[in-house]
Amino acid sequence: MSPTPVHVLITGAAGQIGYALAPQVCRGAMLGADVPIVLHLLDIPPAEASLKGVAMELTDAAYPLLKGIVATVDVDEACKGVDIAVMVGGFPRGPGMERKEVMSKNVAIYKGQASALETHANAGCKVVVVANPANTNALILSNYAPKIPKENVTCLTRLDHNRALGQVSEKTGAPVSEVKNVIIWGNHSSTQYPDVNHGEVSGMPIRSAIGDDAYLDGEFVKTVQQRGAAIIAARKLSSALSAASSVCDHVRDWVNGTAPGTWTSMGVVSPGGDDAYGIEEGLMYSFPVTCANGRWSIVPGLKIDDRSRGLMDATAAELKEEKAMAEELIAAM
Ligand SMILES: NC(=O)c1ccc[n+]([C@@H]2O[C@H](COP(=O)([O-])OP(=O)(O)OC[C@H]3O[C@@H](n4cnc5c(N)ncnc54)[C@H](O)[C@@H]3O)[C@@H](O)[C@H]2O)c1
Ligand SMILES: O=C(O)C[C@H](O)C(=O)O
Repeated sequence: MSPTPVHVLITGAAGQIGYALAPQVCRGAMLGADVPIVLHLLDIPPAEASLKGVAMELTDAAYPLLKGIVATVDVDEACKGVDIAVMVGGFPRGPGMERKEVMSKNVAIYKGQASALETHANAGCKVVVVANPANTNALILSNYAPKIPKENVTCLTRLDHNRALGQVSEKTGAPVSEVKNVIIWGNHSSTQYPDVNHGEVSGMPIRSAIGDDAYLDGEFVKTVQQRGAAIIAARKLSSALSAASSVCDHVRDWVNGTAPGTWTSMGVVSPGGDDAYGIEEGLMYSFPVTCANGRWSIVPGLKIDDRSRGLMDATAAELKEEKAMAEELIAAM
């Protein structure tokens, strides 16, 4: 077991995702079964009692990997010495709402928490923003924490990526472990583009294995795009266990590296130019990435057909709109 505990922050820790995520982190699902953890749990004063309850349960679970808990409503205390920051704190949308409708509440949170992270987190802290609108919240955090390297601020599109894997598995009957290299391009929203053109199932191209382009270009895309809303309609609550599991996948691959010949999808700040498939520099956009030595790299040289180009640009356009909306909200604060 490595001697030095990794300090993992979960904001919104008294909420649904926090409650699903904390045990997975303490069991090693994020960083490995031999990596000790100190959990930093942050919520707001109205949830303080509930947060204390979560901390009590984590103690009661007697996790061997859990070496300490910092449960607090003080954002500065929560961020002190943090190595991995999972930003879940924020307000979920309800049935019939678009994710960007919670923007006004969540944008203010991310502006505020950016400076606490920048001031108190460890150098090299890796950040993944979960709270919606995830891409735009991450961009705001990055903009207001200029000392945190831009490549260290990401947003969660791994849940969408995993949803796409799951749909291909269901459609083909192949185990999900035999499905790989799907792509989520763009915004974690209904404009996201789930792309199977470079993916494989049991070693075969997905398009050949399924042999139904109308399904892959229609129902498959819609199902992945709308899955969040479908879960809210079914649960009357937004996704939690699948989001928590995907957060662990996102961070594990980022820290420990993606498997050879496999990529994942992460929302990252576009470097612009051809290496970013022409996506405007500075947009927080989901790309196919491989990870090694704690760094992500956008998968180069994928052939993009006209249909894909149109869908990639449409989700980029939404991200530009959200960015402008967020800037207006912040200017008015
Ligand atoms: N990106 C994704 O794939 C994905 C998936 C699922 C949910 N989400 C989003 O994650 C967020 C959390 O979802 P949830 O189901 O856990 O919601 P929830 O309402 O159950 O929990 C949110 C928690 O955040 C806390 N909070 C609010 N403001 C805060 C602040 N300033 N600092 C710290 N904590 C704060 C609340 O008190 C609450 O405990 C929502 O925005 C939801 O839309 C994103
Ligand atoms: O859809 C939501 O609002 C929650 C989350 O973004 C999801 O995709 O499940």
